[in-house]
This record gives sequence, C-alpha cells and structure tokens, in this order.
Amino acid sequence: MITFSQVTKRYPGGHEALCEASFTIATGEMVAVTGPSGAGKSTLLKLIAGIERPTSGSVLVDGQNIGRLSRKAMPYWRRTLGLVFQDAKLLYDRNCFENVMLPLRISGMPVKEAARRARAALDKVGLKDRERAMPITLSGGEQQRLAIARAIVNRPSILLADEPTGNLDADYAELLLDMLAAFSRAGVTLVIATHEPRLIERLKPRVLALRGGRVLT
Ligand SMILES: Nc1ncnc2c1ncn2[C@@H]1O[C@H](COP(=O)(O)OP(=O)(O)OP(=O)(O)O)[C@@H](O)[C@H]1O
Repeated sequence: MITFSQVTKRYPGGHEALCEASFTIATGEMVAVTGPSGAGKSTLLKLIAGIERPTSGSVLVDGQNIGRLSRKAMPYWRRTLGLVFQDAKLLYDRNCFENVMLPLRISGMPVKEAARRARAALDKVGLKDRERAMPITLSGGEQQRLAIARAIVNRPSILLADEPTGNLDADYAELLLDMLAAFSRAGVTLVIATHEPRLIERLKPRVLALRGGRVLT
C-alpha cells in the first residue's frame, strides 16, 4: 500500500508543487493521476520513486518511509519499481538489448535467463529486431518503447509511468494500454500520470485529480 500523509513538496526557490496531499493506493490498484500541466503529477510520482523527498509529510510504501531512505538504500528501492519517465535515462553507449538486460544483471540474474527475459521484453514492445541498434538511432517513440521494456523486465510490483503514451503513435499507444491492463490483472500496482482520455476510457482506473498541487479526488 502507498500512503501519502499531508505531503507538501516545495522545490528550492519555487512554490508548492504538491500541497498537503493525503491519499492511499492499495496494492494492485490502478490509479491515473490527472490534472493540467504543472499540477504536480510528475512530482507525485517522483516522491514515490524517491527521486524527490517531501518538504513535509510522509510517503510510506508498505510501511517503509521513502522520504527517509538513506542514499545507500535508494538504489535497492528503485530496483523494485518499474519507472517509465519522460527523461528515459537510456544508456546511449549500449545497444537496446544491453539496456534492457542491465537491470537484470545488476540484480544478479544469470546471463542466460537475463538474455531470455530481455528478448521477451523487447518482443513485447515490438523492438525484437532492433536489439543490436543503439538507442540514439531510434525514433522518439521507439526510445519510449525501449524505456518501457526496461521498466517491465524486472517484473516490478509497482509500475510508475509519466505520460507513457506521450511519444507513441496510435498503434503502440493501444499496445501499451493492453500491456498496462495485463499488468493490472497480474496484480501490479500502477500509478500513471496521464492526459490521455483513451487510457481512462479503456482501463477505467481510479482517477486522482490534481489542481495546483492539491488533490481534488
Ligand atoms: N526540479 C524542479 N525545480 C523547481 N521547480 C520544479 C521542479 N520540478 C517541478 N517544478 C515545478 O513544480 C510544479 C509541478 O510540476 P510537475 O512537473 O510535478 O507538474 P506536472 O503536473 O507533472 O506537469 P506536466 O503535465 O507539465 O508534466 C510546476 O510549477 C513546476 O514548474
């Protein structure tokens, strides 16, 4: 379970990106975080991922206070998550296959099994025949799909996605919605920041609406 208690996030020199937000997300729930640009959607996801820490209040995930995790503990926390963020942080000096395989190797999976899983993840996002390509040679949409493959290859129990359909053309946006639905059926907790009405129509998530850093629903 994810629990926000009176969470305020103020960036240095900025106003409040999130203001006394309190809500819970149950394990296995699917939540769409909506709201206009600047409403605080990305900030909310970053607080769950531990990329940002709250200015006040607490973010608990299964009782663990994410804002208080030590620098040392943070990489272990991130490894349990699937992150699909705008700045995909792909490794541009490694090919697609290596980008997807790396998280598995870091968590100690033997090469053969990691390679099998990486190929399956690339296949899922339609990049199987691009595995030797370098990310820089991919289109924006293909890079987005590569980031998705990398995010799901670990079979995370929580998937955080920031505008995941953003760069995708219609066919791949549909494919992504199918993938998200399948994750949800498999019990993965999904928190998705989105402007996409189609996603809400199709997946019928619970909607958490933000305006100016405040939670409306
Ligand atoms: N690193 C930062 N430093 C300073 N201000 C920031 C930072 N990140 C976000 N903000 C500000 O916090 C507010 C909320 O931003 P956030 O990115 O969470 O909104 P959003 O709802 O995700 O917007 P968008 O839909 O445009 O991505 C905005 O006013 C933004 O300018």
